[in-house]
Amino acid sequence: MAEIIDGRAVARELDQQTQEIVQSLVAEGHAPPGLAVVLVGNDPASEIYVGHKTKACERLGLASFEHRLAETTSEGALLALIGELNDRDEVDGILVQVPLPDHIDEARVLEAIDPAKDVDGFHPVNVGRVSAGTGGIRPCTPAGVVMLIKSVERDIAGLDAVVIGRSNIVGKPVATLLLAEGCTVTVTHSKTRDLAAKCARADILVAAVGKPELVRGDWVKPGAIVIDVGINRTQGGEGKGRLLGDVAFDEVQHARAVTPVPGGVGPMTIAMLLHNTAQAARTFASGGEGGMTQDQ
Ligand SMILES: NC(=O)C1=CN([C@@H]2O[C@H](COP(=O)(O)OP(=O)(O)OC[C@H]3O[C@@H](n4cnc5c(N)ncnc54)[C@H](OP(=O)(O)O)[C@@H]3O)[C@@H](O)[C@H]2O)C=CC1
Ligand SMILES: Nc1nc(=O)c2c([nH]1)NC[C@@H]1CN(c3ccc(C(=O)N[C@@H](CCC(=O)O)C(=O)O)cc3)C=[N+]21
Repeated sequence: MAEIIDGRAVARELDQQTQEIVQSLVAEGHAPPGLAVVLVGNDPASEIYVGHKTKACERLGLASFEHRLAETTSEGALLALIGELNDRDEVDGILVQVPLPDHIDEARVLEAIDPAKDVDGFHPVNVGRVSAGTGGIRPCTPAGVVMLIKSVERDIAGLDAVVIGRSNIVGKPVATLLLAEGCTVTVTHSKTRDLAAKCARADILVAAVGKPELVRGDWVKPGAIVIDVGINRTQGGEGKGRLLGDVAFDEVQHARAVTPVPGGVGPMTIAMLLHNTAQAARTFASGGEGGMTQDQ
């Protein structure tokens, strides 16, 4: 039987480190770290993430600021809000929920965020620094994926990793971080030929696609570590819906370890977001330009 990687438990360990940073800042007389979340429109999935983030901030002693804007908000108004948040000292981290409505240029919005407050790690300055290995704020989901893998196997240098998905928010940065760990990385996507065969060679398989149970049992090498990033809401019997990952969980019991959905990568994303925010606050408090270094 595959080990089920408990994302909630690993997230709690990270929360403890975050709480220590928060407590030491407050003990030194600083304001608690502040996270501003901007949500444009009312995408129900995004509402859930925002709810989780707000609760986690309360639990760990961070201040949270929510900005819910109408679907029809103009790009100019959103850029003006970001400008204000960049200038506000009590805001250490800014997260603009994506996807944004079609009339707003996402790249322009993400580039408007002060890189020192970009706790999502989506700003080109952070993408570039993380890629170059010169610091930078690491994106939450990819950093969470790597932490989960390392909770099973501390040293992953030399292992063959296959990533399914090449988005800017998950697939590509997961590949970057695994390369930095010394893995030999293959990035696959919708144009990839013989996907199943490529996956079957992986020691580490990360699925970030958004297709329920795309990855079948025979795509997974016995003894592999499987990380399922996918969050797919299906219509359940009572209309409530059920969450399915990108991996057919029941078919991969010959893996060494696998993450469940829910309870795998999702909780890590939230824990990393708060950790990045606390780190950014610590860097601001010590007179730096913001969370440009990572200690893990
Ligand atoms: N747990 C968490 O914290 C998070 C979970 N998610 C979830 O992860 C999933 C991926 O998110 P995201 O990266 O934003 O999604 P995107 O839709 O931006 O990217 C999906 C990627 O999958 C590829 N793809 C699509 N169909 C196939 C296929 N049949 N075979 C191989 N590759 C395919 C696409 O290829 P191409 O580029 O060629 O189109 C693309 O690169 C979603 O389910 C999302 O909800 C996302 C963020 C955080
Ligand atoms: N700027 C930006 N940054 C993001 O990081 C970002 C985003 N936009 N847009 C949407 C995606 C998706 N995402 C998730 C975060 C947590 C869970 C999560 O906590 N999931 C729980 C379950 C949630 C539930 O029960 O509904 C779990 O998997 O256990 C899921 C998905 C962050 N994203």
